Amino acid sequence: MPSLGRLHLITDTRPGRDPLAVVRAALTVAHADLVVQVRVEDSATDREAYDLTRRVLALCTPYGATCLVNDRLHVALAVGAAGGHVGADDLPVAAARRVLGPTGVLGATARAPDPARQAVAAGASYLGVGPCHTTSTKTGLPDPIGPAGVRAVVDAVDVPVIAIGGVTAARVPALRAAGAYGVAVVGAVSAAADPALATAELIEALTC
Ligand SMILES: Cc1ncc(COP(=O)(O)OP(=O)(O)O)c(N)n1
Ligand SMILES: Cc1nc(C(=O)O)sc1CCOP(=O)(O)O
Ligand SMILES: [Mg+2]
Repeated sequence: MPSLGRLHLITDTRPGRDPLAVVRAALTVAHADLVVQVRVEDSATDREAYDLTRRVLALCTPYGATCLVNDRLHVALAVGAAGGHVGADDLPVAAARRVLGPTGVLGATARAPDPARQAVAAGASYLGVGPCHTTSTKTGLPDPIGPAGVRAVVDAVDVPVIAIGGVTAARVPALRAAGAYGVAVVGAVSAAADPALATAELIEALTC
């Protein structure tokens, strides 16, 4: 299996956004370093999720970038995406692993060391860890854990840790110093005036 990309771009499908334009722009800069996680609103239909994922996968494939699907693993399988990401309201990690099979990329959300260890034991290939900083993209999250919270999880597991929540290029160095393998972003790229430039700044921060 190819190594996991370090920049995870999570689609923003809220009204007025153009997720495919943002993915296109990010791919021109990040190429195979990019993982695109297709995340749709809970109110979206499976057909909408399927159609968007097909389009995202078609964009990713020529670049060798990875396409994952948030929550809806049946959509990932139906489209032929590399895998998916699950959290506390989704299939349990062990069940998700059974759905994806032994080779699928499976991300799991973990906010502390013990759940992180359990997720890895159940079959997670990487962990999404946060929220690292405050974010307005998702409501109902616990307080930010900061780089120290990321470090606690990194020290507990042996899979890549992807830091999420309020991540900007300026915040990447501290997260990397805490042991994060990569970062996941919505707003830092999708809300940027120039998504390609924002992607370049994140990649530079992740690879320098
Ligand atoms: C890389 C990454 N980390 C965490 C999450 C959050 O997943 P989850 O807790 O299931 O919340 P939703 O995204 O489903 O609202 C993620 N998607 N990606
Ligand atoms: C979808 C999501 N999950 C999070 C978690 O901590 O589990 S934070 C988050 C939103 C991340 O968006 P932004 O990069 O705009 O802050
Ligand atoms: Mg989820």
